[in-house]
Amino acid sequence: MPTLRLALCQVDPTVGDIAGNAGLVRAWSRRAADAGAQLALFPELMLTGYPVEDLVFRRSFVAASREALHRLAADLAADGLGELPVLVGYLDADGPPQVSADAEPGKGARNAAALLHGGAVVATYFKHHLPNYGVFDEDRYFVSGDALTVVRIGGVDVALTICEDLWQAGGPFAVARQAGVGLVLNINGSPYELNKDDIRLPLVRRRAAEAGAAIAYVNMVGGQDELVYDGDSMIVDANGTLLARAPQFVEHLLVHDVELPPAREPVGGEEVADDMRIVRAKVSDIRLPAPGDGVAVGGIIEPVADEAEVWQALVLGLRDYVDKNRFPSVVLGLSGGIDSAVVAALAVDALGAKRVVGVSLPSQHSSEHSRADAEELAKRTGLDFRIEPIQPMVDTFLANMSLSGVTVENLQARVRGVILMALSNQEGHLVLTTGNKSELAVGYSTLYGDSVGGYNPVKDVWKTLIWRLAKWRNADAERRGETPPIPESSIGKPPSAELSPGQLDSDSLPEYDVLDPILIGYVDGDLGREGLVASGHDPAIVDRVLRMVDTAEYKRRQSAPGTKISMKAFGRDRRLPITNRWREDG
Ligand SMILES: Nc1ncnc2c1ncn2[C@@H]1O[C@H](COP(=O)(O)OP(=O)(O)OC[C@H]2O[C@@H]([n+]3cccc(C(=O)O)c3)[C@H](O)[C@@H]2O)[C@@H](O)[C@H]1O
Ligand SMILES: Nc1ncnc2c1ncn2[C@@H]1O[C@H](COP(=O)(O)OP(=O)(O)OP(=O)(O)O)[C@@H](O)[C@H]1O
Ligand SMILES: NC(=O)CC[C@H](N)C(=O)O
Repeated sequence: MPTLRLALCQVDPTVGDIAGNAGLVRAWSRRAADAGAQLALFPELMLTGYPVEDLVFRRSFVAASREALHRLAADLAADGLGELPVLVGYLDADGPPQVSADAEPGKGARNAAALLHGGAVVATYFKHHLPNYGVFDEDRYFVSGDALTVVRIGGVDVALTICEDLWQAGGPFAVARQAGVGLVLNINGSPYELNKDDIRLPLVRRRAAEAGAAIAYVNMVGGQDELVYDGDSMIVDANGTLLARAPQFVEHLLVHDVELPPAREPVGGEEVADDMRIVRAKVSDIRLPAPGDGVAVGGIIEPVADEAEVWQALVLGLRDYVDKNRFPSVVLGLSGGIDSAVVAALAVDALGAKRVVGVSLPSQHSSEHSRADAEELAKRTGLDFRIEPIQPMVDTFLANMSLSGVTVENLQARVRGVILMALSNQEGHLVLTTGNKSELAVGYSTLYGDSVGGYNPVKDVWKTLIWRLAKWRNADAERRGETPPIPESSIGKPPSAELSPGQLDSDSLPEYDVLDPILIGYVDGDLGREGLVASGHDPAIVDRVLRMVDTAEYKRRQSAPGTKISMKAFGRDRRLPITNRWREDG
């Protein structure tokens, strides 16, 4: 049986940085070759980054991607890597964009993969199944490919596929069986969701059974706006046995030797299969480089606990947002409460304490413990701590305008927002906003006040999960003999906005352990009033909560982006009209 040494390059590309991404392919192909690899795989749309959204409609961008692909093939050969077959995702087009006046049927932009070898592009493949749900809009951008590309590599027939091709039965994997391939390569831009790693392995196993072939699944890693890619690249044999699996949330080179069946069919030519053509690329059998002196370093990484996984996702999402947008540092308000404490701890883990500024912004309603807890957090984490009292500025407003009630509450939050934005303008920090998913759901925040900011690391984190994360992070620090970053009293105290005397969140909202399950059912599960009541929730509370959620759409539409960790994050996953008279309770 032929054996191929595969190198799955789980890397972190940047959207729009075509030259930088091509540089990554060159650097990691070198590492793959040094490890003796005979085939290197890179993620979906590696050259452009993923997703590129409406950049697909820019002809200059498509042209740049295509040019970069050919230059990359030549550069790899010039680097002495011409012998190594390299599979790389790129943006292609065989016609004008579908949205343009001169669009042609069945032609247009393509989510593509190319095999580079000997200084040239030797085979290409166009993604067949286009995801068009959740955060994905690929029917808006791409035309579906109708041919499965098969390439002979080292005596083995290998099929090329892209991400969603794996998520649907039928199509490329069924056709791969008809083509009699020994290995299917699947390159991905598959964003993280809690529990998705539990779905992926069974899914890859099902497709291996469908194709009757081994699968090499490579995913990207890193943050892109609201998405974070977790990697989780893996190799499964034709029987569904997991051979190797990469760690999540870090760049990783997964190298593994895989025994594969020898090819049976003649090279070249086209056949018609059930719902796709089979195109056997017109390259004679790609001769393999001899395995180098490198050692195959594959292994199987065990999944980690949910809290650890989410923490890593949030850290990476934040770090990549800050770094890829070239911010030197971040600033946030420290209230002594749990949300700002968790965001501060995430920021310190993501960027290091020197790049995090925390500001205590006390008013006349701020309790002594809120100031002390903010200071204690700063001491434990080592972040740059400042104090900016807001009362003189609030008093100036009140001396010049006649304001009362909630307006005065909101005024305090807005003065804090103005101060944080002033520090951002003056010193260049990105402002982090701290509203959790429960608050966003019910609109419990002040517009242009505490919701001010450029990025929200906890936007998709329910309040009850915020507490669990805080406890996990502290316990993890203790396990490692380090100082837990979050003061115990920030975790234990009842949540309060401290905008009026003695105010508690529970004055305006149900307790979070009652609120969150209703929100999870309504937002994540799309349950209606009846479904929520049938699952045991108090009808009066359900009515109140649903009304709050429905009338807060305008706030969410203006909210900062933040890392998606759930199957339904606010934003692209959940699109609702702002002007909307539909109410679940009639
Ligand atoms: N459909 C719509 N489309 C566009 N804009 C709309 C709108 N409906 C109202 N508005 C605008 O929004 C304004 C009302 O929103 P906003 O000014 O934010 O104020 P509002 O939502 O009335 O009050 C904020 C609430 O959040 C609480 N809060 C504030 C800060 C922090 C926390 C915390 O614990 O985290 C809680 C605070 O105690 C208060 O209950 C209206 O005056 C109007 O200008
Ligand atoms: N006294 C304060 N000093 C600094 N920042 C504050 C202060 N009060 C509120 N903030 C900022 O506004 C955000 C909203 O705070 P608020 O206390 O109103 O609600 P919260 O949702 O309970 O948040 P937290 O748990 O962080 O207190 C805080 O996370 C913090 O960033
Ligand atoms: N880029 C894609 O095709 C991703 C879609 C796929 N369902 C995933 O989340 O992995």
